[in-house]
Amino acid sequence: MIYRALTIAGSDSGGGAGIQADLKTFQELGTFGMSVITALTAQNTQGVHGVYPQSIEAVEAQLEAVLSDIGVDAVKTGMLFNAEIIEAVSKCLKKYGVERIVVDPVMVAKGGHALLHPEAVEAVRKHLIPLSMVITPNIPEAEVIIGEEGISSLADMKEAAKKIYNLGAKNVVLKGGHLSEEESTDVLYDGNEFTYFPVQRIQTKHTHGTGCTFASAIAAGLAKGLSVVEATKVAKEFITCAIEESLELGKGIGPTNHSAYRLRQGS
Ligand SMILES: Nc1ncnc2c1ncn2[C@@H]1O[C@H](COP(=O)(O)OP(=O)(O)OP(=O)(O)O)[C@@H](O)[C@H]1O
Ligand SMILES: Cc1ncc(CO)c(N)n1
Repeated sequence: MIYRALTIAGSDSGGGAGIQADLKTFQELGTFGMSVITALTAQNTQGVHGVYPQSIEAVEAQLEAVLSDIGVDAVKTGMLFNAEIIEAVSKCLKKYGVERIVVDPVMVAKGGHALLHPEAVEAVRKHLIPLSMVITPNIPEAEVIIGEEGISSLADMKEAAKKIYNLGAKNVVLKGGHLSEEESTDVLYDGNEFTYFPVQRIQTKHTHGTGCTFASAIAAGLAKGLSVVEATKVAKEFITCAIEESLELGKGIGPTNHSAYRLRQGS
């Protein structure tokens, strides 16, 4: 059985986040990875040094090429950069009836560089969220989406997850990596109940691309036919292993280790 997974995201020349992180994750989790590149970034462990968005024509042509021929079992979206790209991507995913869509609503890189135009947030709400089977905001992204600041506890996270669910996402995984607590709990809300994914915070500065890696691991699970809860559980194990064995590369925030999960499974 071949499981087809597609990432629609930005390229990270440093290899730790974006398209590169997604393809490595897809491969490690036994899926066939494909990509639609929305923007090039000149990026390393020290930050984003340039962003070069692709034309709408280039984005649409890549999508059409993949979807009209190979098809997909699941899609992950990452950096989409502007409202026009968001609209083109949403339109095409709708046209081909793709349902297993994981939306990582990437907005700002860890170094503070904008990866989404602020005026495109409305397009995320209007076009992308209603299409998503799972959306994986971190806390700052959740605050922008709901237009409220101050998410600072598990109770606040649960409230925010409900509000994002009400915007049309079928499942919300609100990531706790940005809370300053000992434990980093992610909260999954499916409209009925909450599932908690607590993990002891790992002391490392090398967390470049954690969000991309986690979301693409969920997409890989969905491509293989796992439920959202099962896919999130595996993705959590995958990202935890990757952070525990993160790589001291470059002078800044190094990438996580995408091979760690598979090597620990002994396969
Ligand atoms: N230090 C840590 N120890 C353990 N788990 C972590 C740590 N940092 C992040 N995580 C986990 O990694 C996953 C990604 O979360 P995070 O909040 O870092 O994403 P993000 O901010 O969107 O990442 P990115 O900056 O790559 O977009 C989540 O499951 C989160 O709980
Ligand atoms: C291309 C790209 N996508 C997403 C992120 C968020 O980590 C990043 N740093 N770079």
